[in-house]
Amino acid sequence: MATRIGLMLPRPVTFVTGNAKKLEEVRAILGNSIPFRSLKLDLPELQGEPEDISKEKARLAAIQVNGPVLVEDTCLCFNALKGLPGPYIKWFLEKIGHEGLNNLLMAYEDKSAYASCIFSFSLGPESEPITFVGKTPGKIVLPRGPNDFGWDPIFQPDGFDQTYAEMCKEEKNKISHRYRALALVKSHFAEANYTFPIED
Ligand SMILES: O=c1[nH]c(=O)c2ncn([C@@H]3O[C@H](COP(=O)(O)OP(=O)(O)OP(=O)(O)O)[C@@H](O)[C@H]3O)c2[nH]1
Ligand SMILES: [Mg+2]
Repeated sequence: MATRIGLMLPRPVTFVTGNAKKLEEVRAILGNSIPFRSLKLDLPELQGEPEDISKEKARLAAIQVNGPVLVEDTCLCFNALKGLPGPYIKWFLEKIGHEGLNNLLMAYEDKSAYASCIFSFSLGPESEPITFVGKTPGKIVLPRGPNDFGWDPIFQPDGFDQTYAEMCKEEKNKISHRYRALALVKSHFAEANYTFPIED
């Protein structure tokens, strides 16, 4: 049986993010399944629909890196607010904190929410990025657990009594929005069978 040779990438994949916590989770979830290096760049916080934001981030990153890149944009969406704050969660969190985010839902009985992670992969500056969306449904609660990553203390995934912050990392990484999106990224890489240059 012939072995299918995949597309040879000119350079290894670079995961571009300014967020050390994201990088930590991506490393833990991917393990050795996709070889990548990381680059800390503060990409612009764009506006629009989540998939378009993520794609545009990948385009900008691919230009800077001049090679294959992976980026992700994370949203926290409140159903009562028709998906907001969504991609703007970073600013909401920074300005009004966990208490303010809870207060946004005060007028509503529906506290349900979902966390979503949209990865985009681009082969380089000339390529159209492809996206992979992972979602985890849950609800917004008063903060519980260590406060070391964003809105983890106020998001309790469905089917669990603990918030993301209260869960151990391994447990969060088995059910998280990031894990689910990365499962699709992994399948794509397995299917495409990319080959990478050996790095020294
Ligand atoms: O509690 C959390 N659990 C998570 O799993 C998670 N993932 C992201 N975030 C936060 O949500 C905003 C997304 O904005 P974001 O996607 O633009 O990220 P960022 O600007 O920090 O990094 P990047 O854009 O350079 O990759 C930022 O405030 C992130 O800190 C999380 N908070
Ligand atoms: Mg960002």
